[in-house]
Amino acid sequence: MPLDQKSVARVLGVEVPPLTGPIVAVTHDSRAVVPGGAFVAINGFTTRGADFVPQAMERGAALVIAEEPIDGIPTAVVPDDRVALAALATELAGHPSHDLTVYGITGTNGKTTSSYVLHAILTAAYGEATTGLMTTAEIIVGTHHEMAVRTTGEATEVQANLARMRDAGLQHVVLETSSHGIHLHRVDGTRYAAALFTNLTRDHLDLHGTMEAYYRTKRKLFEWTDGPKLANADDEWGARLAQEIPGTLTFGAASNADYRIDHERRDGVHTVFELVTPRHGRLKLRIPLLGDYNVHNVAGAAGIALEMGMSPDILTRAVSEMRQVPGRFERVPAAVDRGFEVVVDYAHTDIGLRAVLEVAREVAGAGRLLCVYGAAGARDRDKRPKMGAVASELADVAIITTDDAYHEDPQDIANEVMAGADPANTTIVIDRRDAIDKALREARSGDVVVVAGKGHERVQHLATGDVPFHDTTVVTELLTSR
Ligand SMILES: CC(=O)N[C@H]1[C@@H](OP(=O)(O)OP(=O)(O)OC[C@H]2O[C@@H](n3ccc(=O)[nH]c3=O)[C@H](O)[C@@H]2O)O[C@H](CO)[C@@H](O)[C@@H]1O[C@H](C)C(=O)N[C@@H](C)C(=O)N[C@H](CCC(=O)O)C(=O)O
Ligand SMILES: Nc1ncnc2c1ncn2[C@@H]1O[C@H](COP(=O)(O)OP(=O)(O)OP(=O)(O)O)[C@@H](O)[C@H]1O
Repeated sequence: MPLDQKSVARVLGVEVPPLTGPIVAVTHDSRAVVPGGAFVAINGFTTRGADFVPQAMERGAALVIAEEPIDGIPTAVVPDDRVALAALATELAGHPSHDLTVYGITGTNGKTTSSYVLHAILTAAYGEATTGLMTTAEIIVGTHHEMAVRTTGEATEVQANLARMRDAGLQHVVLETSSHGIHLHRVDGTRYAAALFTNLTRDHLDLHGTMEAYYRTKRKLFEWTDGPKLANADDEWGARLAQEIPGTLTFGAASNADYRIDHERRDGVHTVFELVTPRHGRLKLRIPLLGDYNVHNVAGAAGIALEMGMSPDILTRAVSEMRQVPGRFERVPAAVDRGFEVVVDYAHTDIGLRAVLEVAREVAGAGRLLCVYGAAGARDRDKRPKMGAVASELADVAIITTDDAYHEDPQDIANEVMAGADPANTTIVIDRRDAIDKALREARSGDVVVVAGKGHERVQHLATGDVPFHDTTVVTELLTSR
């Protein structure tokens, strides 16, 4: 809904210069300005939005919003540019979250998987047409699926997607909520009906500085949520969250967990476990996912679903029938005929890598475990040698390759990973396709090859530019071209 000067001033809480007409849209990107729209000039990590004001004006910006006055341009001066962006985006979209039931999922690892599990339960309970999902892998609006660009988009994208979902008649939306999303005000203005915390391990310290600050950022989701809140009792930060935020329940294997995981065992390519619940007794769940971490992901999502009133029978059926999560322990069908397994997985931290390799080790049984992996550039560097150590410890053959290097030299990143690895079982092959090819050539019947790091992603970000790359496709091409 377009906003006049008075409304914009009310939303921003500051004085707004006279406008020639109502504000019809808002963006932080000068390239996306529309005539009659507002441009928020954000002081970024790499550039200053103020530098792009001329471009925004050329494209017809009716109002500039910034933290400092801009020479010669009537500007609404705000205390925080990203807060202003979110406030205006939410108002223009008509506060869509108020017409939806939004389920927020946060944590270092397991957000996407837990989001898919909860989405599967919601779909079984309320129908595909009324449920939506926003994750790292995909945005799902009812029956329509599209690739996602980031976990939690800018506030303008979050609000536009929520509005799109509301207008399409959706009622239930799972919103994967990253710490970047919270810290950079991308989810300000979103009302959450329920919240889930999976775990907290070292990551993104380049943004947050300390684990304490990282934790406090995630905690905000729980501070905002009035409805059911569930945290992982087996994670020290999850246990702390449950103590600090009144009304928070817990899930996990811990004896005091409200939703307790019991009698977990692997059954072929399924996992079977019991969820001891506060009001529905013991639920026997059989899930097409492997690994203790996935039992946690399912237990958390199931706990939230039950707290929100969904039926245990529908839940039990939904999790047993759920489809494969893109790029999470995704088995490549082309490998099966060759007698070995190739698993594509999004693990890109030492914790994630350990989790996936432990499961793969179990699946390999007497076979060998081969792992192709790398660390991303422009991100928390401390995890690089840790990833090297984990891969050497758990895999028989480890090949370090390029992940998204961004502006960094892939060889430098690989050397930092190698610093923690054991050279006896580790080699470096910089080209990702060549590295995967090497692993596939070495694989013998009964082996498991894990290609870790990029999961569902379809592009590799390199200093020389973005190149199309999808691990599952590359593995399939290499195997079928033999
Ligand atoms: C660290 C981080 O989050 N950076 C985000 C931040 O970038 P920045 O502050 O450096 O922006 P900038 O490039 O300096 O530009 C400043 C401003 O100028 C504007 N600009 C720029 C160029 C131009 O021609 N015109 C123009 O107006 C930009 O739109 C921006 O508003 O603001 C940008 C604009 O909003 C975001 O695109 C960018 O996300 C980048 C792409 C990113 O990679 N973010 C990742 C780390 C991220 O957010 N990840 C989390 C998930 C992490 C996880 O859980 O694993 C996520 O939620 O996806
Ligand atoms: N609960 C968990 N605990 C530890 N590791 C996990 C857990 N769930 C998944 N993983 C590992 O982390 C990888 C990423 O999983 P998933 O995409 O579900 O997490 P995420 O939090 O969404 O990550 P991202 O925000 O980077 O997308 C998986 O491929 C798996 O290796």
